[in-house]
Amino acid sequence: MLLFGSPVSTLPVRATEHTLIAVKPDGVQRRLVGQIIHRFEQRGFKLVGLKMMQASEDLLSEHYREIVKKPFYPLVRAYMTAGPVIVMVWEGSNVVQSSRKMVGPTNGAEAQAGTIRGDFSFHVGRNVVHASDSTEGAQREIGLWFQENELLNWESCDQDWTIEANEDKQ
Ligand SMILES: Nc1ncnc2c1ncn2[C@@H]1O[C@H](COP(=O)(O)OP(=O)(O)OP(=O)(O)O)[C@@H](O)[C@H]1O
Repeated sequence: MLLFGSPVSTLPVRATEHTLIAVKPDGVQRRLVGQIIHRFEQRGFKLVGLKMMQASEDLLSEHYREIVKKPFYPLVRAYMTAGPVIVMVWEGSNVVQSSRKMVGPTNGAEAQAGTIRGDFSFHVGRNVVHASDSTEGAQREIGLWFQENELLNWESCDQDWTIEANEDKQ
């Protein structure tokens, strides 16, 4: 019986993508890192890179090169360099677009409950997370924040650490 009308095999198969997610200094200071990671794990995406770092002004102006000339950019620079950030690379089908939906609109005041910004932010200048906005942007940002050898290739990890219910009794 087909509950939803079409067999699973007709679902579109998308190539695996990567995206850059960052927990901004306010998210780190407010101890939201675990909850944010949990949402991406729960959705089924794979974490392939993670580190905590203090963003330099140069790295940040390269990362935000599209807004660096905007009048509010000095506020963004002060905010993003005020403390450490957690940067992560997540892998999965359609992860770029899905992550943007999970994060919600830029201004937390306009973000729906259930999105990360909708649940944890109400101010555009303290919006807790960053998510790449396109696959090309993601590739560029991942290259800025990570060295290639800092990213895990899950396919080369053939060890299955799942413990079966009766295994741990041995
Ligand atoms: N008017 C503003 N005043 C203060 N900060 C702003 C303003 N507009 C944007 N920002 C900050 O600059 C960041 C980058 O803006 P952008 O327009 O690229 O939004 P975004 O793509 O939703 O955010 P991000 O790139 O951080 O995921 C925003 O996340 C926000 O922190």
